[in-house]
Parts: sequence; structure tokens; C-alpha cells
Amino acid sequence: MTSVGTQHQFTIDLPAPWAREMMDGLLAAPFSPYRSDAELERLWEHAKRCVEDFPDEVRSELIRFGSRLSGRGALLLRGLPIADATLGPTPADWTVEALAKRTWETETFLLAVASVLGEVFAFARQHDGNVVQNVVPISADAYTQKGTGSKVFLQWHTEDAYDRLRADFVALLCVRSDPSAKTAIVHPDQVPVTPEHRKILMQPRFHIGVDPASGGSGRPEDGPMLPILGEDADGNLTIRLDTDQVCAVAGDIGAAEALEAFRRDIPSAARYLTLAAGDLLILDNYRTLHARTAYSPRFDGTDRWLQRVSITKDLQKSAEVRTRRLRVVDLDASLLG
Ligand SMILES: O=C(O)CCC(=O)C(=O)O
Ligand SMILES: [Fe+2]
Repeated sequence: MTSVGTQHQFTIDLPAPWAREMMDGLLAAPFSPYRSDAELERLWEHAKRCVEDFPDEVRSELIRFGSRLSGRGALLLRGLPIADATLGPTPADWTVEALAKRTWETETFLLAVASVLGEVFAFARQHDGNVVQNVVPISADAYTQKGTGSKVFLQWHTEDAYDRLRADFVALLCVRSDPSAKTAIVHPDQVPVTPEHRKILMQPRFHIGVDPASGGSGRPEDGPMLPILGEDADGNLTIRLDTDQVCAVAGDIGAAEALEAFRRDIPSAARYLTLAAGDLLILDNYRTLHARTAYSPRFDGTDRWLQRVSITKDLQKSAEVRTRRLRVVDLDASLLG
């Protein structure tokens, strides 16, 4: 097994014979993640048991990444064998009805990996609360700042930057690739920042906009006042930002300058990856910004297709706002900040 890494990101190539055998075994997984919450829970239990067969190195790297001890912001597992023919056509949108799938081996693997990092969950406002979300290009969204957009650059962001219940980790499994679409990642430590700017970016001198689906206006200036950078208990830098949905507080020239300088230096500090089918990219949502380059889907069933889950280390913190479904945070705009 080969693994290479930097202090910011780490890549593991899954051993091919093991990965093939595991995927063959998962073909028989009897539960769908899409039909009901009860069935999803059965699949979750099943996925957790699969982790017992993971190679030691994969398991221990996942545990290390999940514990945040490594300080890294991204972990890429490569080489999951995906039989393109069994996937069926890329759906035209993410609705469950569109997923004429009969086997759920990729979803099961995604959940198995997620189970080492924490608990999967979703927001009711996104993808109808699907826990496993299918990120595909949607024709009507082509020019939007959504994961389902395509023809425009999807700006640098952490997921749900304005929300205190945002995910700790986001896992993206590429099941069908488009070589022209690149996923870009950057750790805040990689972006050069002067000590003065860093101090400013750590103060609540910025607004992060709340999208209309979450009860906000979609305008950055209406969003809560928040810092962009922070520090965790170990003194490591954390980040919450969506460069499409942020502004400095009105009249705060220092904050505006610090934000502009930071934003300007992101692209050259970033790493650009073309996700291949079978690549699973796990992002620490407190330590990595991501983005996606523009690309041109054909909308003919052969387009790029990612499956994604959001993971929290502490499902309990959203207990009060999960009143309807076990893993789905209710539509509620009272949680910002
Ligand atoms: O398409 C990608 O590579 C990333 C999409 C994205 O930002 C997401 O699904 O969170
Ligand atoms: Fe994203």
C-alpha cells in the first residue's frame, strides 16, 4: 500500500486485491440508504461492521484524521474499484426517484469510512435531508453556486460556514469522473497571511451570508457577524468561510483589506485534484476550504457523479433540532453563529 502526505493533506492508495474483494462483498448489501430512515440505520450498522475488515493502515489513518491529531485538512483514499456499468446512468437530479439503483456498494463503503470519523447527518434544507447525497450536475443549476452547478467556478467554501451545527467532515466519493472538473483544496496554514491580518481575521468583523433555503436573505451583509479564522484547543488554525457569501462589516476598512488579501492568495496556495472514479476525498470542514472548477456536462447520463455525506463528531449537539428524523436537522434558522 502506498501512502504519501504533507502536513496538510494525505493520500492512501487502497490495496487493489482487498478493495476488489470488499466491493464484491458489498454488492450483496441488502439495505438501501434512500428508502427509509429505518433501512438507513440497518445499512449504517452493516457498514460499521465492514470496517473490521479494513487494512490496519487505512483504519489507523482514518482514526488519526478523525481525531484531528494529525493537523491535516484532507485525506484522499484512492483506488476503490467501481464498475461503471453497474452504476446506471448519472441521474439528471438528485431525487431518489431518479436513482434507479439496485445495489449500494459505493454508498456502503462511504458510510463505512464515515463511521470511523463520527456520525453521518444531514440538514433538512439540503437534498431533502438525504443522508447520502448524490451530487450531479443539474441543468437548471448550471450557473449557480451549488454543488449541482457546473458551468461556473464553485467558489471557495467550507460547508454551511454560518451554522454552528456545520459538519466536522465532508466525504466525497467520486463514482463517475469528468477529467475536466477539478476539486481544489487548501488548508488555512497554506495561505500566506501577515500577523496583523491574521489577528483581524480571527475577530468577528465579517458577515457570512445565509442562503434563502436556510431562512436567510442570501445577502452576506444580512448574515451573522463572525470571525473567519479561529484556533482549536491545540492551537491549530480553523476556518469558516464562503468567498461567495462574505463581506467585512460596513465601514471596517481593516477587515475589508484583510479579507481581500486572504481571498486573493487562496488560488495559488491551493491544490487542484481531478477526482477519478473510486477516489474518496475526506475534508476536515474546520481545516480545509474547497472549490470546484467550471466544467461542461452533457446531461446525457454520462456526467460526473459524486456521493457525499456530512459527518459530525457530536450528534448530540443538534439533538434539540432533530425532532422529526434521527439524523436530519430540522429547518431552523435560529442556530446561526
Ligand atoms: O464537485 C466538487 O468537487 C465539490 C462539490 C462541493 O463543494 C460539495 O459537494 O460540497
Ligand atoms: Fe462543498
